[in-house]
Amino acid sequence: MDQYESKCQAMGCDKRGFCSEGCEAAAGENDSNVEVKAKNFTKKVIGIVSGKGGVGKSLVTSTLAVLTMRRGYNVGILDADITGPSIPKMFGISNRAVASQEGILPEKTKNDIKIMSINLLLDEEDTPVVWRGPIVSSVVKQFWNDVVWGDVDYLFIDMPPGTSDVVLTVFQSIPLDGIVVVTTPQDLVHMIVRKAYNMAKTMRVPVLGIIENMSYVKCPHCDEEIRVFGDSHIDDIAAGLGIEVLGRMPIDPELAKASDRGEIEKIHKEYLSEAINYMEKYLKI
Ligand SMILES: Nc1ncnc2c1ncn2[C@@H]1O[C@H](COP(=O)(O)OP(=O)(O)OP(=O)(O)O)[C@@H](O)[C@H]1O
Repeated sequence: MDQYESKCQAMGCDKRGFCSEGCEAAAGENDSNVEVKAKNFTKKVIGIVSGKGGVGKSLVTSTLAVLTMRRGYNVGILDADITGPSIPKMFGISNRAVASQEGILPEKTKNDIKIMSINLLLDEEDTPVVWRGPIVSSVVKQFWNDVVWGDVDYLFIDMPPGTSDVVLTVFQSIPLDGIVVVTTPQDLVHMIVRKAYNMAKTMRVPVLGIIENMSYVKCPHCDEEIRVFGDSHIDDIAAGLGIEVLGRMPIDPELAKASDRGEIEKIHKEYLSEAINYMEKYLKI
């Protein structure tokens, strides 16, 4: 039993520190005491952010992770979206994470992508997480500090949506090498991307670029690209901010089905391969 678990247990809690009550003090103490494992081996850390919810940030995170893994890298995903975790489901993982002497062990997907998410620690995956910001933030810190990530070339962080204080704390808690902003082609995109961009700038984290999700739907009969959400302004926005457009993903029912079935690793589409090319070039490991 590690130091953290024993503190929790001493407080009559069996949640290994991932609880909403009682162990907050232990969580705070824990930050400074436990040996930091992750940083020793994790080479590049990339945050996937979105200025607002529901734009497909988790699907983009999973797709980037799968494509990167296929290029032969060791890959991990830290699901920092504590109140809406969807990464384990996309990979069909329902095991509970376990603790070892060294720390919490991440779960592995069929292709060895390492995953840590609050859903791997809850008794039931549909238990809602109704914790306040500071507790959510301390859990994210633990996912970085106390998880035995081992040797990871690229760690993708599925950030909480929006630009709230929780997102700020994640920026502060994890040494990000860069962020990718995910958007959809809608009217408010300019403002939303700018907010995410400004947040990263304030925190001195490089913005690697923008990915536009749900850019279009391909007509199954004639291959025409239909712009369901209107015209894209992503090129102008990126040019205005001096950042790259890293890729565009269409609305693809096969992607939705695969993510619902936990089979995202089976998808062999290369929508975001340009984003990986850029990442490899910009963030050499
Ligand atoms: N390009 C796409 N094609 C088809 N389905 C998609 C696409 N992008 C996202 N979806 C579907 O939309 C739903 C929401 O996606 P996802 O969970 O990735 O959004 P999110 O931005 O992470 O949400 P939140 O902000 O609430 O965390 C999922 O069911 C996902 O499969």
